[in-house]
Amino acid sequence: MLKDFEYLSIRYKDEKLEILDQRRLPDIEEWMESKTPEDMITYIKQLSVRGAPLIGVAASVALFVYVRDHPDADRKTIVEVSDQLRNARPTAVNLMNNIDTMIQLSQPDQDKRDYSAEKMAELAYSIVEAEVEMCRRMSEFGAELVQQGEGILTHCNTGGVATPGMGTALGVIRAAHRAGKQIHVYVDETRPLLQGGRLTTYELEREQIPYTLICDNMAATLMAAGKIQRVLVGADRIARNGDFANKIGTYSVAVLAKYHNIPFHGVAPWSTVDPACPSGKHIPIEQRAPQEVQGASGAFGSVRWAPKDSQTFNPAFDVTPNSLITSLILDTGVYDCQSFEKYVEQIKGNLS
Ligand SMILES: CSC[C@H]1O[C@H](OP(=O)(O)O)[C@H](O)[C@@H]1O
Repeated sequence: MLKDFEYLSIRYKDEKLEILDQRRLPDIEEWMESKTPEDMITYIKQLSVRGAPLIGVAASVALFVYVRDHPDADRKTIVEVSDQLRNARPTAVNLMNNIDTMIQLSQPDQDKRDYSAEKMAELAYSIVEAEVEMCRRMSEFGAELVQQGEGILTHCNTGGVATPGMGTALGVIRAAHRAGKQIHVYVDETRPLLQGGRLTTYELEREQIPYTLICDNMAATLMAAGKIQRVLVGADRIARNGDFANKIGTYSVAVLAKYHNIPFHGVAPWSTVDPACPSGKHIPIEQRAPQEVQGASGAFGSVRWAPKDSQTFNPAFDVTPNSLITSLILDTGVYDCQSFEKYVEQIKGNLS
């Protein structure tokens, strides 16, 4: 039914769906099977599976696995299961877009009760392949903008760990490196969950791409010293006016880049664009658990520096307004943010 596939952080082989537990990286590479929708929902909520494109792909394949294993499930039950997967995290719109595709395009004929597992397998595989191809295209578009010898700052993790492909912002960095542009990457750690310090360094080490790891509060001084010539970040949801939500801390990097006249780009597949969302003000921002801010685990072991009942603020994302964005680099091209709205209609038309 579903063809086998294997990428850096997700694989489907011998009818088993497995994910690489991103909480354990870079020290431990541990694969975990997802047997049920509940398994996948747990993995997404705890960020074993993370990264907007990967979340959408993983949930889509998990929905196929459910339909495959429940041939007698009726339409109502399958839609309920798809809703549970769809609601696993609220900000990354790839999740909703992909689940909606699976449900809408596998609608059985009116006289049939159930969804075809074969059709679901076909759709899930096409979603995976599309994300891989979108990563390749946006990476190439972005790499053309990168100049020889640039210092590039990136935030969070947007690579092969966060997508079933070469990545979004980190895909651009990969493509520029492979094209021989001798770039140097500045990786900020990305508090509180350290996706940059743990995952982006893990990926750059694997490909021997030169980088410097920095704390989040060091970006400004590097910009002032002229070390950063470009900023490349991912996105979790792009509104039709070009504002986008991305990992918390992105907005502050965008403000710093504007102040220092440094090009700042959001890099994402079309599956991250939400044409129904008018502006960044309308993007739901996930609030996460206090303990993620109250302590950390890693090089210094697991340590808590604030009491369990201490007041915390822990939004997983923030919104960068289009006024701070030099351009959006998508798999369909590079777009000036000030007039992104008019491109949305054009792209929708071309893709339909
Ligand atoms: C290509 S991943 C896009 C996006 O997802 C990440 O969020 P999280 O680690 O919470 O899943 C981050 O915002 C990346 O930029």
